Amino acid sequence: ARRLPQDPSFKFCYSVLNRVSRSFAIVICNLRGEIRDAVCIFYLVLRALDTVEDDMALPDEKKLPLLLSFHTLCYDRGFSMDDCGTGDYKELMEKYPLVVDAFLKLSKPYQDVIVDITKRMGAGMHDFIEKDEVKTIKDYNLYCHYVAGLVGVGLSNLFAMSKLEDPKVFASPNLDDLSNSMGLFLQKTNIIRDYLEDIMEEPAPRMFWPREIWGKYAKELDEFKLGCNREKAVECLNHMVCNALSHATDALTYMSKLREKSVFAFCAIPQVMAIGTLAVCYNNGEVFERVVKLRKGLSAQLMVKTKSMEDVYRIFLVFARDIGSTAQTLQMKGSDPTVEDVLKAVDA
Ligand SMILES: CC(C)(C)CN1C(=O)[C@@H](CC(=O)N[C@@H](CC(=O)O)C(=O)O)O[C@H](c2cccc3ccccc23)c2cc(Cl)ccc21
Repeated sequence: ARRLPQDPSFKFCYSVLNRVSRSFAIVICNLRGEIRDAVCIFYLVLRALDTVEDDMALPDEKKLPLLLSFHTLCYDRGFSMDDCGTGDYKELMEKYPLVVDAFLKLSKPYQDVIVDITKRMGAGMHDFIEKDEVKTIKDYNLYCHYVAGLVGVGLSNLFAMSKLEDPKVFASPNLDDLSNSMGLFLQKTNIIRDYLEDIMEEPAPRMFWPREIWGKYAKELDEFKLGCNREKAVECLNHMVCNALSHATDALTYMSKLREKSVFAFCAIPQVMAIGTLAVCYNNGEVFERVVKLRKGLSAQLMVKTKSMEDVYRIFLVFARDIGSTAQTLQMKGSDPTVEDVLKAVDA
């Protein structure tokens, strides 16, 4: 069945989308044609999977098989969960049959991409549920690949299928690393920004800061909550920011290949928000006291000012220079941020 403008299933999907991510919903709704519906459903299926992964009340004997089979539920009109997630996410899980109905109205190629990425992501989440911490930077990159890098791979395929972007470029496996970096840049920024929110999580916090990095600055990751460890905490924070910045050049390369305005805005706006967030977090001890966010006015400005690749280069340069100059003064003071990573990002 094709989608009608007043279709109740899509009306529900867009209403949940607008509630769970106000600013990002705007850029999704700006996408042209069928890709708008495909990305809206893709976003909701991923949020539902994320809700299952995050639900600490769900016992492992239920959660593990559900992560592995979640992709098959895109076709299951009877699937719904009345005890999973909170707020808008609880309604998303309860009324999942409406998401399934909308999903089944998408063209088959779009359905196949959404199911494939959901399957691979669910399998990756399953592997990481068993690990109780992220030890190496390799594991850190692998976890972020599963929960965010794969989203980039899926989006590139949707862009190619919609013909809004050149299939020779966006359906090519050569692009996978760049697509992956787009996701890692966003996810690592979220992981850095959300340190306090995550470590205060009840009953058991799930932390993604890799021991290979924080182990150089503390014996236990929760030591950074204590004011007396603030100096070490901030040195670790700066190290984490530089690690995230190492994906900036790939992200810029990916964005420079986009041609369609609405697709470009959809991709570029979260990226400029992320570089801005990294700049606000860099050398900022408040990350260990509250969730540090870009001021509302600045986010709004970034959204309207991100129209072209020149805008993105300029914005990345401003924020990378900001980080670089702070790093320079710290360098004078003998701390050890990996300045060359930052300056490499500036040279992009
Ligand atoms: C984990 C994540 C980074 C993939 C989440 N993710 C994003 O962060 C959203 C942005 C978002 O949700 N922002 C929130 C703010 C916030 O969460 O901090 C908002 O309310 O504005 O963008 C990404 C996203 C957008 C465009 C291109 C991408 C390429 C690779 C990977 C992800 C890409 C996203 C696209 C899709 Cl289809 C699904 C999820 C996401």
